[in-house]
Amino acid sequence: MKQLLRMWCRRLACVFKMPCRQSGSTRHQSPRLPHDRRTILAAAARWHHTAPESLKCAWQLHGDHLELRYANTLMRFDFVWLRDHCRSASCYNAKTNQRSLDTASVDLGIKPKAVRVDETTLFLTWPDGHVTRYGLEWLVKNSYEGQKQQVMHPRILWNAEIYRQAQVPSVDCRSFLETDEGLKEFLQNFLLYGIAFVENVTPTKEDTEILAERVSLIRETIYGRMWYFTSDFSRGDTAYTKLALDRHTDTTYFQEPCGIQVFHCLKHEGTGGRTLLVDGFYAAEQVLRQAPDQFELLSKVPLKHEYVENVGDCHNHMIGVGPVLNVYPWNNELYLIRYNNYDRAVINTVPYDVVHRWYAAHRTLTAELRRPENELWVKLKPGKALFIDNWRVLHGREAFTGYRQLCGCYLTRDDVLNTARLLGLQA
Ligand SMILES: C[N+](C)(C)CCCC[C@H](N)C(=O)O
Ligand SMILES: O=C(O)CCC(=O)C(=O)O
Ligand SMILES: [Fe+2]
Repeated sequence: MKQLLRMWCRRLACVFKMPCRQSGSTRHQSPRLPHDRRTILAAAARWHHTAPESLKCAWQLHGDHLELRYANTLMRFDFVWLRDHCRSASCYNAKTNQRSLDTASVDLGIKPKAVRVDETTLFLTWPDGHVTRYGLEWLVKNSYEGQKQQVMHPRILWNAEIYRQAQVPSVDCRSFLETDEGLKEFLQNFLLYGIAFVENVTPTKEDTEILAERVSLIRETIYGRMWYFTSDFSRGDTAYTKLALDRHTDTTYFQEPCGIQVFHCLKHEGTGGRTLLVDGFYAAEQVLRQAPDQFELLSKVPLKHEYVENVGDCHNHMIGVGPVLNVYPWNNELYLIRYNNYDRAVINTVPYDVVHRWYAAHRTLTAELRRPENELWVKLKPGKALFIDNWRVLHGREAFTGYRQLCGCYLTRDDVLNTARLLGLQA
């Protein structure tokens, strides 16, 4: 055994000295490891630099990972990860952008036999002789540490004043339908603010459908594909009345709430009926600032929302489960708010003491959502279609009188983001 170790040490020492220069001054202690591995790595755990004069890149091999410093980012890569993401022709099909490597065939104890870094590229040689190369820029972009520093979805959080000051223009229907620039401008506004308007739309259901299809696939639901609605109580929901509706997001009772809601008011002869819009992420951000523990609770406690309908021929029972605030765990970035006090179901997913703290947190969020300065009121008119990010922006409406007809649809979020990415936007 001892002899084997000595041999290993010699091999490692030689492998690691060869291509890269060592820096004597930046020696780091190797992490705690089982006895034999520690001995082996005593020789390996040193910083190596691409060139003595340019210290742009340095790397160090540890017992179970590779540490790499490049472009001011300190990254740590698991060896299996490094083998799994190999972009060589036999591991990755560049035509389809799909992995060909069978990850299950990678030894979970795998370690590179040799490591080398030049100005632009990391080279790893595996025990079977296979060579993996990674561009250093690619690693920065794709490492956990690199991701952590970025946001997935750049946004501008707003209250009424911020939104008005921004003077976000509505896009003309023609340019939206006929030019990529028009569509791109619309989508950019939509991604940044979570709402966007199209003007000069012919006020029919068919024309609204054409708009929707320019951006995405329409998500057919229990309400149909394209829907019309008036205050005729044709469905068992308050939306189909003349009553006011407090701010909420829709379809919280779906396991995946609809991504986008399109509204186009085709007719209103009467008073009231203005639409209320509130940036849920702006409000949540205020909660995070004031009471981070409440923000966390809202992002951890799972809740049910439910839609039970028995009106006429419509019989539905939908249940969706998830927290009010949904965040990406690696950077705490919000991506979905599920907020509908009408459709919130019985809370039976948490014990009483957590429930009480949850109510307090919900109250803090509600107070933020209800601040008058956060409310954007608009009157929807025939010809002006509104797209709402239903994962972010809450909507509501004022009570109204007279005949009012709205048409619209839900869109699948993936397909909206797909369109945006194809136009070169970060989505
Ligand atoms: C939009 N449209 C009228 C079709 C449906 C309304 C659904 C209303 C429901 N309470 C929810 O918030 O999901
Ligand atoms: O009538 C409105 O303006 C909106 C009603 C509503 O919340 C909905 O249909 O989702
Ligand atoms: Fe709604």
